[in-house]
Amino acid sequence: MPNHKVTEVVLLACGSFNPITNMHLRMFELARDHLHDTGQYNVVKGIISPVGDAYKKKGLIEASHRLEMARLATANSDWITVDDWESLQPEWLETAKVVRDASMRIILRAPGIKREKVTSVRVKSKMINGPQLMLLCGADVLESFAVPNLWKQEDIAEIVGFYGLVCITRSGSDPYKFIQQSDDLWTHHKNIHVVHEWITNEISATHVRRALRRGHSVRYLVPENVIDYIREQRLYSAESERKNSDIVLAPLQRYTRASSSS
Ligand SMILES: Nc1ncnc2c1ncn2[C@@H]1O[C@H](COP(=O)(O)OP(=O)(O)OP(=O)(O)O)[C@@H](O)[C@H]1O
Ligand SMILES: O=C(O)c1ccc[n+]([C@@H]2O[C@H](COP(=O)([O-])O)[C@@H](O)[C@H]2O)c1
Repeated sequence: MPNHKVTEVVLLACGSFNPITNMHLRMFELARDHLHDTGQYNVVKGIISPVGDAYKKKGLIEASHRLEMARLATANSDWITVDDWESLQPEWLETAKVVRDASMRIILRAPGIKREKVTSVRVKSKMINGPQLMLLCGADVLESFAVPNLWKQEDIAEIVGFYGLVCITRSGSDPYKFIQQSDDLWTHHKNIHVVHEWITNEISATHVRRALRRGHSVRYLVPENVIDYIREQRLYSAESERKNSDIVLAPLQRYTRASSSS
């Protein structure tokens, strides 16, 4: 009989999901299997949190459509859900804030928790035995931690040090080396779970949008009901791809521009 404690985990994936692809869904399955195989974790839920409209990324279509596609894609899943909180915010939010908010809501739902006593996630999580939230991402997001002025160092420390990260390899990335070479990440390396995807799959939303613009098939790259929705709503054209393309700013300004300028 194993005598160690099994921690319940909720996986949270943040991103554009423009549109959601089969690989976004695979990420969750890969991460869950990996954590279960350690014998230390039981993944109880997966959450997809699409960014809001204030995220000035080229070709980003309205959050309402991206949310609906994510909902359609997860309709048959018994554990992956979609959270609209981030996408409904008028301003772009740092991922650490999204993680904090989601974690707080998980804590508040735990049995026996009195709302008025919850002052901070950190304090509360020490008092309850509820699930632990971990951020789920691809290796490109992990590697973006090193882009100057993009992520706040204290946010990285909070996400990796306090919550935990599950990172799926992507071809061309080497998360093990990246963690090894970063003193900040190495400090928390026990909280970073790298999942090696052996069936390399370079589906990306960018490739899907390009195929759609050219009238090519995206069947088996994107769930069927999402393809139907894209067709019905006439999403992803040359015009939608031009959205935000005039914004040539330093990375961090890209995210803060909507709130800081006219
Ligand atoms: N093929 C993939 N392998 C591993 N992780 C992936 C893959 N595709 C997307 N992800 C991860 O999914 C999350 C959401 O990413 P995002 O919506 O930006 O997708 P994307 O396909 O990389 O988009 P785009 O091509 O528009 O940049 C990120 O953590 C990203 O690293
Ligand atoms: O919190 C930050 O500082 C931060 C900096 C850059 C990107 N992010 C988040 O990372 C996610 C992936 O971004 P992208 O541009 O690869 O689609 C998206 O959810 C962003 O909000 C977050």
